[in-house]
Amino acid sequence: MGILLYNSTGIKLFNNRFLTIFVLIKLKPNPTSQTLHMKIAIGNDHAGTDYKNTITAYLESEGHKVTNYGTDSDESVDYPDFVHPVAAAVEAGNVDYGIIICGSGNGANMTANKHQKVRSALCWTKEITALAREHNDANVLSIPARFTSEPQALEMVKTFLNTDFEGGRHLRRVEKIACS
Ligand SMILES: O=C(CO)[C@H](O)[C@H](O)COP(=O)(O)O
Repeated sequence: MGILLYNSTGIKLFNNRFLTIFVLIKLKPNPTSQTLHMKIAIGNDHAGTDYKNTITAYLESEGHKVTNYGTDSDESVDYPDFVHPVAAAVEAGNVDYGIIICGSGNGANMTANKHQKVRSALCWTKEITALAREHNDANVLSIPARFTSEPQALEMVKTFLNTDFEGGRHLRRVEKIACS
């Protein structure tokens, strides 16, 4: 079966089955570009405000939807107030992933991991970040703003969002993490 193409004056241009195949391929939705647009919750204390802004600008430029639960100021705040909402959004399934930022990454990480369905990973290199996804199926990335550079933090975010869980033996272990 072929396809007829006409220009604006109605002159027949093509009647070609190869063109049909080409047009159908072009019209087929690209599943990769659809799944790449993720919903991400982000939260930070005063130590992470600049990093949050940089990371959010990057994520939005990539087409992701970012919900900001962090402070937007450098004035001293308490990180649990800004991390629990991120973890709750992940736990409720309202977002695909969470990103949390404080000075060392530890307080934010401890807070997020109080939520049953959250597996938050404190990461400081892209290799550890990749393992957090591949082996631990982490759904929250905790970034230590005072111990990583902004380029390193961005590299970790990219790695986190683009690395898949390997499953297999790691799934069995991840399923044993929950204690209730
Ligand atoms: O890393 C953090 C928690 O794990 C905090 O960002 C850090 O404790 C804040 O410290 P300060 O009040 O001295 O700015």
